Amino acid sequence: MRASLIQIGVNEDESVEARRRRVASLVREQAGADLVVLPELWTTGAFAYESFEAEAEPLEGPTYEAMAKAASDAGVWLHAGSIPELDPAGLYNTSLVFSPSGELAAAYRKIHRFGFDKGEAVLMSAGTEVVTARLPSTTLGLATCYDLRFPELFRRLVDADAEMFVVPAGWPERRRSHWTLLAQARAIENQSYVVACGTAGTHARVPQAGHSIVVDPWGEVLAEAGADEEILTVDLDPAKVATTREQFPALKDRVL
Ligand SMILES: O=C(O)CCC(=O)C(=O)O
Repeated sequence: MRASLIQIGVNEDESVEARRRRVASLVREQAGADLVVLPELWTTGAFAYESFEAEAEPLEGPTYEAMAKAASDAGVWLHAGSIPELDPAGLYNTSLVFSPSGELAAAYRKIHRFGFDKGEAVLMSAGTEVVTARLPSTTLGLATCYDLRFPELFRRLVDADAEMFVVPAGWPERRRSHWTLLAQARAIENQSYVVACGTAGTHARVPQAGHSIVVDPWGEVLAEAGADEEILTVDLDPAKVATTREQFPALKDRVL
């Protein structure tokens, strides 16, 4: 299984519409991959709080349309990162997964909102559903950025048969060591792949970590990007989850 992580930068000089077109074309260029992954809130930038409401869109809005088409043009499973989703119930940080025919396979509303008493934590509503997406060769478990700090979500995803966590993010450079360490921890403790795609550059004056990372179920880092825009391509063997869980059956020793 070949995965391509598109680590783009959110440059405020580029309009949302132009970025959408650029990202769609990058997705199309990944034809031949099995899974393509984008970062969190790449239309606005995860820290561009003042843009969330202005750029919010209904679930089936312009980003959905463009990404559904890009997935089917490329013939890939596409985790399209997340959008600021405007719903009558509130504003959500919602990840979208499309099948190679451009059908929506899953939508996940970020459960843990970042910012403590400001930013996303006050502007957005919290999701409540644990979401997986079944692919022919594996089951994806969906989590977004700050969720990476909450191991109980990943256990719930494993209980729902997830074998590969896909984590779009806009993680800041300041806490980059947490990003790589937590990605490895989530992989090791759940004997699962972690495919985590971050953002490059700086937006809203917050330098981004980049360093998108793919970790195997043994905790080995298979590939890691640098800080700049980059497409990180890696070959994964989904069967490695079952062999790791059989050969070192720690998950079977769970008590709680
Ligand atoms: O947990 C962190 O350090 C970063 C989280 C974050 O930036 C986010 O969830 O948008």
